[in-house]
Amino acid sequence: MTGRSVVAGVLVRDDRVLLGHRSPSRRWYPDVWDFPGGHVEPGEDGAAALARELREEVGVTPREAEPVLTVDDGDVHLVLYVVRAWDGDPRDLQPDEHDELRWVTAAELRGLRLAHPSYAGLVQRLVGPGPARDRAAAD
Ligand SMILES: Nc1nc2c([nH]c(=O)n2[C@H]2C[C@H](O)[C@@H](COP(=O)(O)OP(=O)(O)OP(=O)(O)O)O2)c(=O)[nH]1
Repeated sequence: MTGRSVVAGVLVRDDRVLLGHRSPSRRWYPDVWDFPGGHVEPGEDGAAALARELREEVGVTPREAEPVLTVDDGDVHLVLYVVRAWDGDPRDLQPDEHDELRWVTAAELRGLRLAHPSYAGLVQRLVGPGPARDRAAAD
């Protein structure tokens, strides 16, 4: 692991995930959609950093979080956690960082500019229509 250590949370509600649009003025990755999160601080483990970032950015405390994807591009070492249960109502507490929060389906996400292309496959896996549902729809 070489890059800056970052964690982010994929909040899942029904068939949607919570995305944030990074403000155009951001130093890194401006003007793309990503998941709430940020840098791991010295002395923190991933779970503690995730809980702090979600509290600071969207006002929720995760009740359970499970690592689902790692992205390492040499600059950033990012671990994404799926969060299916939390306390608090997600809201944008740092509008200078994310100028919009949006609950999106896997289909809606395809039209958005994402921080990483691998997010599309992840969201499809988490909330997209699976083979079983496709079959049921065809019956
Ligand atoms: N929050 C977040 N950051 C991501 C994602 N994907 C990705 O490559 N990053 C990168 C962008 C940044 O280079 C880095 C940390 O993001 P950040 O700017 O939100 O960090 P932060 O909240 O600690 O804020 P800062 O004060 O350090 O700017 O990780 C993602 O899905 N969510």
